Amino acid sequence: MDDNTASQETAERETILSVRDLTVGFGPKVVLDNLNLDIYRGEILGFVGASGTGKSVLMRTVLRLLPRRSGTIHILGEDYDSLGEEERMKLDMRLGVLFQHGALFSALTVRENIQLPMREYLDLPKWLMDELALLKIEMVGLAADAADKYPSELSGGMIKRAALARALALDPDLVFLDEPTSGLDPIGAAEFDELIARLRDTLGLTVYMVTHDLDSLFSVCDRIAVLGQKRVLVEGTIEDMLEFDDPWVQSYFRGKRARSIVPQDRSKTSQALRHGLK
Ligand SMILES: Nc1ncnc2c1ncn2[C@@H]1O[C@H](COP(=O)(O)OP(=O)(O)OP(=O)(O)O)[C@@H](O)[C@H]1O
Repeated sequence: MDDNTASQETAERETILSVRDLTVGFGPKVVLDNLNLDIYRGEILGFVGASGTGKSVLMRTVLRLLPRRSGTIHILGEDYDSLGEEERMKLDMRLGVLFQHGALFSALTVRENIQLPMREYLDLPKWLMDELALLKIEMVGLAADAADKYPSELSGGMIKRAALARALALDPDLVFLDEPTSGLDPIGAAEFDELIARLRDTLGLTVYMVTHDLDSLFSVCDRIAVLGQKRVLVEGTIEDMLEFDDPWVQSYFRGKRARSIVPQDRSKTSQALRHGLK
């Protein structure tokens, strides 16, 4: 790909989430300081950063569960602050969220959990909601009989899938996943990653995924953004991460665990050397 083609492709990408100069704090403590971030339609963005750097705070601020001190957030081209009640509801319907630990309601069956957003935002007959719930259950790879089970009757992997089905209940454009593979064994986590990639391909989803899982970052994420020093320190591909000169980024992507997952010769320098460009 020549430079012209590359810049054309960048220009044509539709920005689904655009965060500008975002500052969030609690009392005297500033957690995010003038942070900028873009997410493009159809991509899976992996969001990483050391514990306590503010990954959840950012996600919760974007979802308007936390107030911000300054900055703008555009989602799907809309500035939430300038919308009326009805338009805000329409925008909310286009977002799906899978919170950490699944966060299903324990007193409700899987079917009822999936139908919660439908009840909140739509006025559909029961038979249609039942059909839609079954469709979502099938979509996330659960057996139909999971519909009548309670969360306590499900394995950790099944809970994640049920929670994903609920996040997809209203056919969202953009899905937020907070550590979706945490607590899963490596096989379960890999299967969940494959599911996310398949749903992105078939439904055209855009995915914002907070994760600590190097396997996920390597196998399904198109781009990675690293949170550090209260802002997005670096964003790009695995190759960009391997090249980036920061102690945390280096130890994360070049550390002992990473070396068994991420081929360390994927850096741009080694690619360029292989292609005789340097
Ligand atoms: N409601 C709150 N009130 C005060 N401080 C908060 C609040 N929520 C988060 N914080 C603080 O903001 C900082 C960032 O927290 P956050 O949970 O976003 O980190 P994180 O990057 O998601 O961490 P982890 O990877 O461990 O989940 C922490 O110091 C936390 O104590």
